[in-house]
Amino acid sequence: MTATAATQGDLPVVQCIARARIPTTQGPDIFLHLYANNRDKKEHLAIVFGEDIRSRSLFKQRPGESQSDRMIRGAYVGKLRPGRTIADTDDVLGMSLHFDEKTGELLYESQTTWDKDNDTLVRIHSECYTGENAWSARCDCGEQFDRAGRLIACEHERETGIVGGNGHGVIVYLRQEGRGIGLGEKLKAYNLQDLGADTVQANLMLKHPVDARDFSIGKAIIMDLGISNVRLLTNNPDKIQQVVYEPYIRCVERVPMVPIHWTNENEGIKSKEIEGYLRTKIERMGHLLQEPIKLHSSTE
Ligand SMILES: Nc1nc2c(ncn2[C@@H]2O[C@H](COP(=O)(O)OP(=O)(O)OP(=O)(O)O)[C@@H](O)[C@H]2O)c(=O)[nH]1
Ligand SMILES: [Zn+2]
Repeated sequence: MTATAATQGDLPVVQCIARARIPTTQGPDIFLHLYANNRDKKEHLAIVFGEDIRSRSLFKQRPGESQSDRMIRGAYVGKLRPGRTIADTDDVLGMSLHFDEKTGELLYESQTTWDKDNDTLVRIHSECYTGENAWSARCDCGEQFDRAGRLIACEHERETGIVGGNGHGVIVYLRQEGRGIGLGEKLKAYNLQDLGADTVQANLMLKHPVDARDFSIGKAIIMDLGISNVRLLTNNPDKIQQVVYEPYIRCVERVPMVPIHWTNENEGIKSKEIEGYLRTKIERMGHLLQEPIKLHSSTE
């Protein structure tokens, strides 16, 4: 696995294996990047808004490869269209990429590549099968995932005035289900919560740490994408701490993710479980969410 510019000291080595354009139901195209790394066997992802945010490990020239190989793995500039034969030049859009002759690394040019010093809206999101695919009202992960996409795509969010990414940004999607304990153990944690434990106690009762996640792969992915000034979408102070990696990654702004139901009574997730979950994250995990936290609804 080739080292990337991101491998500084203790960071894992990440390699973008493939990138593909995904036309979305929400409007913008996104570019889905699949990563391998030298720490775990998981397929971590980056959901990239903006064709010009370029993975250095994907675009780096590889010995003996053809232009067609590059297009097939997604290392192309501009748009793919039938009959195109050269990955590094899109002659319809008049765009070309250039590379360091010795190392084959992509050379930064403002016409074709996102500037690493641009403040970039980023969410480091941990996989939550239940919240993202099973309509769960136990957590706000699914809502946060959707909202992060909307915020990155828009200029600013009307309801809150939050400045969006205006079509540029990244959701780093880490396969760290259950705050790193996996889906099976998280389901057991849910049963313990139905028996009265909170989300912190349940992990501890299952002999897991409160939070078993490690964001270093996320850091390496952010650096591989040539981003250094991050506007981080999170309420989690620990995540901010783990993402900052001076001088390579700076958190220039923490962008809050206030539950939608707190700002709009008729929208978002409303349940006794999520109130307990959010309260525990605030009171026991230090999450930066202000009031209002509603007390447990009267019906216990
Ligand atoms: N063990 C455990 N994990 C949970 C529970 N509810 C949600 N999760 C996991 O918690 C993680 C939530 O991750 P994120 O939403 O990315 O991050 P966060 O730490 O909540 O902080 P934010 O960035 O503010 O959202 C996911 O891995 C979920 O699967 C729970 O009750 N127990
Ligand atoms: Zn969740």
